[in-house]
Amino acid sequence: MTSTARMRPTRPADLPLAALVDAFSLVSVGADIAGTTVHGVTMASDDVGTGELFVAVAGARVHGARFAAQAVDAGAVAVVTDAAGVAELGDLAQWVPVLLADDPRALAGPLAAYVAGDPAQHLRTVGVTGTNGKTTTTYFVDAALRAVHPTTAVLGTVELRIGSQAIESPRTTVEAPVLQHVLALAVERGATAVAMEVSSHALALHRVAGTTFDVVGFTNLQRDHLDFHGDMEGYFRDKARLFEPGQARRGVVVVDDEWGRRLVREARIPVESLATHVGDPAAAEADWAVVSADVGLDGVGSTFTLRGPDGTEHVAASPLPGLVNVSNAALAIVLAHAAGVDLATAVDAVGGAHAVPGRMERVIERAPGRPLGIVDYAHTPDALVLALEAVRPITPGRLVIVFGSDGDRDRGKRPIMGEIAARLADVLVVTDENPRSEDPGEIRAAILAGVRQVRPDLADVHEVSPRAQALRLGVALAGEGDTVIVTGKGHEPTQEIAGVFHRYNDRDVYLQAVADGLADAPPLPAAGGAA
Ligand SMILES: CC(=O)N[C@H]1[C@@H](OP(=O)(O)OP(=O)(O)OC[C@H]2O[C@@H](n3ccc(=O)[nH]c3=O)[C@H](O)[C@@H]2O)O[C@H](CO)[C@@H](O)[C@@H]1O[C@H](C)C(=O)N[C@@H](C)C(=O)N[C@H](CCC(=O)O)C(=O)O
Ligand SMILES: Nc1ncnc2c1ncn2[C@@H]1O[C@H](COP(=O)(O)OP(=O)(O)OP(=O)(O)O)[C@@H](O)[C@H]1O
Repeated sequence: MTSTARMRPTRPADLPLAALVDAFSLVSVGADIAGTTVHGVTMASDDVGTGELFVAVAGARVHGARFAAQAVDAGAVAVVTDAAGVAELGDLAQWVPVLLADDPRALAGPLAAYVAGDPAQHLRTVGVTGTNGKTTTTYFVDAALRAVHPTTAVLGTVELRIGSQAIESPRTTVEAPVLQHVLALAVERGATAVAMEVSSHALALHRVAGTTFDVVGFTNLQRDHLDFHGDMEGYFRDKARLFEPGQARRGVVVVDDEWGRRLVREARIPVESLATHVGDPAAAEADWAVVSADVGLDGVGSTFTLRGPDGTEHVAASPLPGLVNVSNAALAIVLAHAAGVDLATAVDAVGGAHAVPGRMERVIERAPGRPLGIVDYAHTPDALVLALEAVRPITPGRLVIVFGSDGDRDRGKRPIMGEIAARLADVLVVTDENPRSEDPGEIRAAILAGVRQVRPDLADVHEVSPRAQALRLGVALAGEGDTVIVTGKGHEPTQEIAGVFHRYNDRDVYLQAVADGLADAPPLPAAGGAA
């Protein structure tokens, strides 16, 4: 993974540690703080910049204080930690300033923001949360912000991008100090607006503490991550933290599900509601509503009509296929408008947005003799249904899917994904996703068990490993009018097999297949034994 070190401001702060102690009412329990100045904040001993404050938090695995000496060796000048952390530090406290805090994790963001000069104050900030659609909506919002802001930043699962420069993102929402460094660098590079994904983990773990968003959006809430949040109630409560005073100034909430409707009732900041399912009773009550949609009629995305709070109707478009992207596009338009973009400008910019990496991304355009080739990130049964339903209307011929399922993750979904693919696609190439520590053949066998429920004879079903060969077969099997969709890995730049991250990207494989000539297929393997 590319280091986030490159995302530090080039002109770091220079703040007396004593000023931080005063501002945050910290208690000094280590060496004398006089004369110590702070240039930044970090929570990770392997990501320390010179003169930074190391915030040592109790983690799920280990207490960060265990790595304080390592952080100091790497350039940290002081440590902020809790009582358990102080106990862990031992002799280190004799020669390094140590500041005691009740909840260092909750403090890391505000501390980092303070040291970085509160960069969010200089940016128009939009945050997007929800189970699905965060990445897509964030890119759509960025397209609208770019129409009026010459330089923008977009932060999320795919990348950390400022203007035209990007690095891979280590996670959907980076740790609090990293976020503040990135925002400070964005300001330094002239950015005036940022759109970012805010995961539920980030909200639970205070990664966006210290940032007050101008506008926040909620897409939907579906079953996910219950291992972390406990139950749907806990998951909802963590998502709802984004809609608290101090965390955001105003919000836009999609009210297609009951969780969204509840959020509108319970949010303690001003929110606008948006209904995106045509004909849903929620539309009558909602501030904004999608009142008609022509999905896939233009062979690419959809056109739809968005009714505003004053009753005015606006003809808008989603550049990506499927009803879910009508929802994402509508939310992005309303968010961008709430963030100060003129409505007509937001509508135009979202309709003309470029591809979102790995989200219904069209890598091979349909042409004479050539199929349409799409990469999508769908890796849950629900998302797979939506993805296949979205491409069917833009597929005059056969629908070819290349897919697998992750190792070391929910095993129960494997046969379900197989059954869905067999029901909704015409030709199946079952392959590997990220097998991790599991036997890839066993994962494919579990998927094929689901396929057999629908197609006992395994007609038009192939089992191929490795993944690159599977995708090349999928492309070779498809002709004019057909669509190939490869799902599960989206933008991911690596494939994790037995603890090793191999460079791998679905888009690159498509492009290589085109460069080599589309019909250059590997030999046809029989399902039930990988090639
Ligand atoms: C639940 C969760 O998010 N955990 C993350 C968290 O773990 P933790 O705070 O419990 O940390 P820990 O590993 O016990 O270590 C404690 C402290 O010691 C520090 N440390 C640890 C080791 C060391 O050598 N040096 C060091 O300084 C760590 O930086 C940390 O501050 O901090 C760790 C260090 O940054 C992360 O590796 C770890 O991410 C885990 C692996 C993870 O996968 N998180 C996922 C679930 C996540 O956050 N996903 C959401 C998106 C979900 C979605 O919507 O799909 C995301 O925003 O990406
Ligand atoms: N509004 C939506 N409702 C339901 N499903 C959606 C929606 N938008 C996208 N999806 C599906 O979810 C998948 C992931 O979309 P996207 O990356 O935009 O969401 P995300 O919230 O960022 O998810 P992740 O955190 O897993 O990256 C897409 O491939 C698509 O199939």
